[in-house]
Amino acid sequence: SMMKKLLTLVLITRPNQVLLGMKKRGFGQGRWNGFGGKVEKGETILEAAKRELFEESSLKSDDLKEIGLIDFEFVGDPQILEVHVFTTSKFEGEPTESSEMRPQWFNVKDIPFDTMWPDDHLWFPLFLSGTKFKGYFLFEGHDKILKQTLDKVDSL
Ligand SMILES: NNC(=O)c1cnc2ccc(F)cc2c1N
Repeated sequence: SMMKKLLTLVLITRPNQVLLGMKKRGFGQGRWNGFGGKVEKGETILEAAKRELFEESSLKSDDLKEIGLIDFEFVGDPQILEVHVFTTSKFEGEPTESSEMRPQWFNVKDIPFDTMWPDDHLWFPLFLSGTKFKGYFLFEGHDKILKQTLDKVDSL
């Protein structure tokens, strides 16, 4: 029986660059990630994205735009992760290391895909080209994608 868990993922940009965070512990440790996490009871998905962005990077934005929706399934786990992907180039603050994340700016031509989740190199080009997308990735463990779909969409 499929259970869905709502998560957020925020990608901050500035001209020719994307801000990523090196996850220092827990889920996804050792990989460059966007900023985000769980949606708590009583908050909207957008509020959760803003909150996690601030908690993990110290950045604030009132301009987050949803650009993608990705379902992640893991073999043997009934919990599907429904990840709402947001981006903005309008933010305040300085990226600051937290207990969870070490932020770093990357040139869009040098995204460290080798130390990121294996699906990122598939949908980052869509995110960077400004197209909205819907994706589904079936993982076996955290490194192998068994099945995937990825479509550009007009609306999420
Ligand atoms: N920047 N990409 C992410 O943060 C990311 C990408 N793919 C994932 C696949 C499964 C999962 F559980 C989490 C992620 C994830 N955080």
